[in-house]
Amino acid sequence: MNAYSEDVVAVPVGTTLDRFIKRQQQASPAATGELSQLLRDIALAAKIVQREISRAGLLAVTGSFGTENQHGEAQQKLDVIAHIRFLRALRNGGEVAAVVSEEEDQVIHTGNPGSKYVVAIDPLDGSSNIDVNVSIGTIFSIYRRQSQPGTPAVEADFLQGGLQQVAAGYVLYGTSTLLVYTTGQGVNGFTYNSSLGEFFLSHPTLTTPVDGRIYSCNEGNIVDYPLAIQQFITACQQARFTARYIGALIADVHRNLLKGGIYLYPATQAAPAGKLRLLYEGFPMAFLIEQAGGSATDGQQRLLTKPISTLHQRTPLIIGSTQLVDLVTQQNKLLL
Ligand SMILES: O=P(O)(O)OC[C@H]1O[C@](O)(COP(=O)(O)O)[C@@H](O)[C@@H]1O
Ligand SMILES: [Mg+2]
Ligand SMILES: [Mg+2]
Repeated sequence: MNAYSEDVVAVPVGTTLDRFIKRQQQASPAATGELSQLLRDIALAAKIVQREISRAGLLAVTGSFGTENQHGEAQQKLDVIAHIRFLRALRNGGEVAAVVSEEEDQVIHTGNPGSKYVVAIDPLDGSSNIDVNVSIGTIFSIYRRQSQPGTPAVEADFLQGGLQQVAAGYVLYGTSTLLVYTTGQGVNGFTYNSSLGEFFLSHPTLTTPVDGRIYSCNEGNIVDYPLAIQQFITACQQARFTARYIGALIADVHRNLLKGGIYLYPATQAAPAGKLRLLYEGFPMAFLIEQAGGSATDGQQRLLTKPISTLHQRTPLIIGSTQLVDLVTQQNKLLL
């Protein structure tokens, strides 16, 4: 799961993302530069999408695109714009053979069959927040393909399992734009300075508290939640925990990662298999939180070991500080 060598690179705050990537690559004799370039391509797409988002209200790119994705969700214009922008950057960058996106049903071949990486992506996470100017994000997950470079990538390249991710991350378009990622050697965050057009290291070696007093879930669904989850939320309320729910997985997990807490999206009657998608929401966020010292389960098992058989497979998700995630997962298993 570790793309670069074991040596963790100590880099001062304020270092540009480009220099950080270069240092990580130099510290890894096996590195060939392809993953480094791929990470740069993702950062480029994030800058372009950040610009689109920052002027969304002016350019009338808010609202529905008038189409539905394979999940039966109305695609927002910015869902589609972000999808196109990331696809274009990954295609033009030349380091990615194929992409799976929340916004398209099938594997998307990029015309770079010689490349050794494939990328799964949630181009815009928190779509219901777009029109109301609340935080949204992008989630990405990178695999080294199993199929032979030079031949078309296949679905199996995306279904290797969460432990086979070589890198994962998110871009949070919030009060500032933040790129947070891991290559299996801890988690680092970079803040975008749009006037300089650069990401700068602002959150080195992010770690999350083992415990916390924040819970995040859509309490409007609570009657549908498994009994153990209902009991856990009641216990949080009785213990005067703080309830925080932004309605964007990235933003809720990011806040809880920094402050300590737990995000829960269990199975519900409306979504008996869970709402979130394992490949481009569950697995990448689980990889990140574990690299930051936290935990993620589906309510029963460690999420990164959960078998995946389809590209858009859904999953319940419980993620955050280890003591909270372990507690509710143990209770849930007991009551199942
Ligand atoms: O509106 P609900 O049911 O609370 O769901 C909110 C959750 O769904 C999501 O919006 C799903 O992601 P998308 O916006 O990428 O479809 C999560 O970001 C968020 O945590
Ligand atoms: Mg999402
Ligand atoms: Mg999305």
